[in-house]
Amino acid sequence: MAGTGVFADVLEGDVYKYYADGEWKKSSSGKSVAIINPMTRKTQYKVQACTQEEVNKVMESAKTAQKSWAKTPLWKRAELLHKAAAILKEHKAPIAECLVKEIAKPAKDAVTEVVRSGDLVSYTAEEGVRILGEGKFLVSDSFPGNQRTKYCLTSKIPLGVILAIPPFNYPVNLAVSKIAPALIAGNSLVLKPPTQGAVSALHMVHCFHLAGFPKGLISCVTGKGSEIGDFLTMHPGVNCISFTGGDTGIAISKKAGMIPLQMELGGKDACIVLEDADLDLVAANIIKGGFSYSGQRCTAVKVVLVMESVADLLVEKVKAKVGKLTVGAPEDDCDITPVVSESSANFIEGLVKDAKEKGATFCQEYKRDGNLIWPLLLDNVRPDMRIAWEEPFGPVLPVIRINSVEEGIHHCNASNFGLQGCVFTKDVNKAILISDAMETGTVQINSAPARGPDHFPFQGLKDSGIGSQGVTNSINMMTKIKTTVINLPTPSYTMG
Ligand SMILES: NC(=O)C1=CN([C@@H]2O[C@H](COP(=O)(O)OP(=O)(O)OC[C@H]3O[C@@H](n4cnc5c(N)ncnc54)[C@H](OP(=O)(O)O)[C@@H]3O)[C@@H](O)[C@H]2O)C=CC1
Ligand SMILES: O=C(O)[C@H](O)COP(=O)(O)O
Repeated sequence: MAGTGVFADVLEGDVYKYYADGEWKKSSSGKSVAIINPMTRKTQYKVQACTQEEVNKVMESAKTAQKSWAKTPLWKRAELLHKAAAILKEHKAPIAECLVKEIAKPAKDAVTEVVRSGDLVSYTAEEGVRILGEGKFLVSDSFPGNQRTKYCLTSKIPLGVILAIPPFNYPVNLAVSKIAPALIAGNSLVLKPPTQGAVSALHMVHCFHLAGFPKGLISCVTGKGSEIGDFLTMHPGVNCISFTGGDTGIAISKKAGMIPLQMELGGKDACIVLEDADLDLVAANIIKGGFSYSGQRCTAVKVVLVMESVADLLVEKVKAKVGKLTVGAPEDDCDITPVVSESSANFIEGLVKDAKEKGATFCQEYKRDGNLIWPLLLDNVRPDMRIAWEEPFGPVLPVIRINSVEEGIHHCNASNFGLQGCVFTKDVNKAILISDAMETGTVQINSAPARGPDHFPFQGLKDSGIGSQGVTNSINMMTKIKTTVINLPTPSYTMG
């Protein structure tokens, strides 16, 4: 159970503690932040509201700890990460319980998130050993006008202190996808978890604590992003920010100093369906892509662009499947569970009302109870409707009928987002041309958008982000290049 057994140190009274200097601490603010259970809409947990002074101390410790961590052999760093991964997987049940209560993630998906996170940590340890163990050797006579008098040795070195800020929808997985690459590369890490999801993240951090990482190397400060966010992201002690979330990321990128930024932001992933597509496959992927975790995935299918000639048939198939989705409590492992907050539900309702006023066809009746919104397919959506462009981050999916592939590509590219997209056709040549024309970081052919497997590169164009994630890319991003040049008094050529 959360906050008990090996996790007992994390909780005191009814408030979870924050993690600094290898210890669980109460904030001197004496204030806490409530985490609301999306299902009951009552306070489920409380976390510390950390102060600016506490952030300053954490940054100091992170800087000191990083210096000796960078001198820890790579294989030893990997060993500790493997240990943390095993502990995380061993304690999947209490962590999954927190995910269910804090963010209403369906029970089975919650367990999957923790297991996937353990696997990500292990994979990162292995990948880090491989790619950080290698460097480059260059000789000067490959550049015009030079003799072989210079040997250049290149290796990857840590950046220093990494600030990690994940969003509510994967508070464990999107935290470890930043923590593990940072640590294997010799950095220290300060985590600011999302408020909804903070207790799951604190339990995850405790698994790293149990693995025995040095004091101060990992810290976790809690509090509302709106209150401590700016102080953290503009802190002079931070050498890199890895952020996943919404428009907040755009604001951070304008305020942050001259440091590397990894930003994974929103998306409006389009699903383009051609006349020759296997419509059963498309319908299954639209359900999985559009409605899993109630549409609260950056990679959710957020607009279907289907050729008019097959639209009736596709809408019928999807509608039949939507009717079979179960709606209710995450504890019962329902397909559709309450969205994360009342304000999120209100926002989704605003999009639905706008579509209604402008004449979209409702394939189901719109139904809401608190934060729970029943799955809704909107047909005949037109570009003047907000739902055609904005991401609901909820179980509402618009269908726009198109008369040409170009029209579909045009709609996709007119979006300010460019995260992922997908195209369904049996003609692989056409699929490649469409993929090349779509201005998105990834295009999936004959499957719904998805970030996983977690070692694949994951990136957004335009307002969807800066840089690329995925295990290898994140390790590389959290390092810089250092070169040492050996200058010889006379040219030297290897004779073999
Ligand atoms: N591309 C991707 O990989 C993903 C993108 N997203 C996008 O994220 C959005 C939903 O997630 P959500 O969690 O609501 O996103 P937010 O951008 O609201 O929050 C993300 C994180 O930022 C923190 N935060 C809030 N304000 C600040 C600030 N001023 N400075 C620093 N940090 C701050 C939040 O903390 P707190 O909770 O305390 O406010 C949270 O930890 C959607 O737009 C979605 O598309 C989501 C997942 C993945
Ligand atoms: O944050 C998100 O929504 C994810 O990055 C999506 O991950 P998934 O596609 O593997 O669910």
